[in-house]
Amino acid sequence: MTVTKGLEGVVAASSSISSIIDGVLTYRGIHIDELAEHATFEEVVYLLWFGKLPTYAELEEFRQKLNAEMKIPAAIVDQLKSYPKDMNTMAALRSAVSSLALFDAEANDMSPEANVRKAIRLQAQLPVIVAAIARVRENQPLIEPKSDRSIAYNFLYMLKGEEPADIAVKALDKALVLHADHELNASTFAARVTVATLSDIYSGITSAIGTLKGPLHGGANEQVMAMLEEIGSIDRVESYIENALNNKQKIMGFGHRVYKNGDPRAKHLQRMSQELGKLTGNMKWYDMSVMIEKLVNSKKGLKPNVDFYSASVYTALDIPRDLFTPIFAMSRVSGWTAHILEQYEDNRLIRPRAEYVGPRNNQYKPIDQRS
Ligand SMILES: CC(=O)SCCNC(=O)CCNC(=O)[C@H](O)C(C)(C)COP(=O)(O)OP(=O)(O)OC[C@H]1O[C@@H](n2cnc3c(N)ncnc32)[C@H](O)[C@@H]1OP(=O)(O)O
Ligand SMILES: O=C([O-])CC(=O)C(=O)O
Repeated sequence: MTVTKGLEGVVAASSSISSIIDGVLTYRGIHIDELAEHATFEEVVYLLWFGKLPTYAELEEFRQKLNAEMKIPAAIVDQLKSYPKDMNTMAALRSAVSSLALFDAEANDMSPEANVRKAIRLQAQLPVIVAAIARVRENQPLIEPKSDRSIAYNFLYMLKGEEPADIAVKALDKALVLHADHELNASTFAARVTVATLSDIYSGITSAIGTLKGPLHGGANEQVMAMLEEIGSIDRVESYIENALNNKQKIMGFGHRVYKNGDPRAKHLQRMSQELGKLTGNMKWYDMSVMIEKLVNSKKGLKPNVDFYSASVYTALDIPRDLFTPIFAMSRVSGWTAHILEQYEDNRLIRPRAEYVGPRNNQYKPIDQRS
């Protein structure tokens, strides 16, 4: 038996949803740069689920279906209110999404039609839950989403309780497009493993949220901001990074299992971070990030991944740090559900082997003879 630690390079599924070929990312064969520049998040969700970009009429119908499913069960709101005020936001999201299954009469209906309806519900309700988490912990009333607005608009509106600026909606929408899917990343793989037992879609998404939470995956965006805050000012960047690298610490937001020449999503987030910095009159986080990028690249040859500049983008949008990973989840739920639907279409249990390296021929000793 040969063990490939971390399954590096192992091809574990066939998929037609997104590809990373020679460092180029596509969703359904469409270059990420084109989607980042021209597509809305709702168009991308449609593309991921149905394999084509929607016409005007299809998009309108799709938006209506999403908007009709935005209401979350009152019991979920009560549940969120019962959580500690200093709740870990990803733990809260994971628990609330798991509970959604209990209030969905179709939760265990495994027909393809019911699974698409559940995917719509999950996509519509995750942003509502994330905004609700942010408000209940501050004892603020929940804000109803508007039925004629986009997911990006509604999220910012529900979070702040006021009309978001167009530029903020556009920036968040682009960030959602960039985070929507990414081949067989850890959380998507977790979702596929879960549903490959023919468990339900809510179980798959619950596994995925738990997997995204870790700082080696989606949780890195919060850690990037924690690092920027810890460094505090541009004059402290060089010594901090040198010290961290000398101590073999990982710099959050750098490196990638698949991209060795840079993550193609990072440049879009960098541009956005710069634009929003200029607009808000606070270039500090952007300037510090650029300096960190130069240092980490010259000293370690590592490039920023999607999590690095998203930290300063969300901060410029005045979003609290511990909502960064939940925002990643409310975008990636589109990719997770696309992969779950694809897994169900041609399912086989996912069950690899482990090389046993423990003791052999050990004997059972009765408890009174053990030392
Ligand atoms: C959305 C996403 O999930 S994107 C990834 C988000 N995660 C992060 O940003 C966390 C920081 N980055 C990392 O920990 C890694 O680069 C990962 C987890 C993304 C990829 O991990 P792997 O493919 O297993 O690479 P691995 O951790 O083995 O790194 C290879 C080498 O590069 C080094 N390295 C990798 N990333 C970093 C980093 N961010 N900072 C410093 N050194 C790093 C490792 O220490 C290792 O060095 P060594 O060979 O001298 O021991
Ligand atoms: O693909 C990965 O390993 C991690 C990543 O960038 C993502 O999930 O967007």
